[in-house]
Amino acid sequence: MAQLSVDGVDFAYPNGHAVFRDFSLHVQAGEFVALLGPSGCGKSTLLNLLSGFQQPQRGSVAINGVAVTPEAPELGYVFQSPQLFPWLNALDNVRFGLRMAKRLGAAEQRERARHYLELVGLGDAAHKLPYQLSGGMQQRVALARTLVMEPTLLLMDEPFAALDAISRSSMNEETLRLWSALGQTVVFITHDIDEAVFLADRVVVLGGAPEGIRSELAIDLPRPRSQRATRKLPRFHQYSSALMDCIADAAEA
Ligand SMILES: Nc1ncnc2c1ncn2[C@@H]1O[C@H](COP(=O)(O)OP(=O)(O)OP(=O)(O)O)[C@@H](O)[C@H]1O
Repeated sequence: MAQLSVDGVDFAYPNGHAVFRDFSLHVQAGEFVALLGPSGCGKSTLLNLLSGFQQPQRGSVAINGVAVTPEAPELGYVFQSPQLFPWLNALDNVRFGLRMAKRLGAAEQRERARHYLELVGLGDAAHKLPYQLSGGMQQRVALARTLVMEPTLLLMDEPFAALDAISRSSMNEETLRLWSALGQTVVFITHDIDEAVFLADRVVVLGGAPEGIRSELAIDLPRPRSQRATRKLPRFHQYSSALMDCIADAAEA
């Protein structure tokens, strides 16, 4: 299990543009946190800090008390674009990271890759090439490729933003199903307020840089959640509209 601590971080780009000043964020082990905020508030910069790709000028970022580096075995990334290798079938795409890390023997790598492909519902597509898969299926392969490395902290940067509404909605349910089965800590960036409310235990709203956290909202909706049942709850709409107001204020400020 991974606990994430960001303490007193200052970060500015080399041109002097300050994105964070004295920024702190703590994510409990197993917690699902969604990050929302107006364009340019620093969501991607924060993800780069959380993954150790960028270093703060002051303060610290740590997983379970250890300073983060991009190679930290706890970390797994899922991006908007699946970025699969077009010449590898689904199974070999999922297996790729295990091969590169020289983890396990070939037969065990295949077995584990198959297990995660099945977990994302693509057991029957193991031998298909990426071009034979829909956008949603490609994103499932990308998810399996990340999960196969068994990360305990998942950083997800608008992973379903490019999908159509129906695929996106089913990927959201899929994400929660996998999260409750595997128990990772998740930081999920999105522009979609309803998606944030549906998924998260807590939604963190960032204000315009370098304001940092403008507001936080604990999402007290029952789990397991389903699109059909959860979105009908009056509290779901109360959370969404509170967040909508908060983001509109942040964008105006
Ligand atoms: N390499 C860079 N040098 C200088 N400024 C940068 C650099 N990268 C990003 N910025 C600026 O830092 C701020 C935060 O950028 P970031 O991409 O983290 O925002 P974001 O919230 O992810 O935006 P969006 O929602 O549009 O993707 C923005 O004002 C951006 O213009």
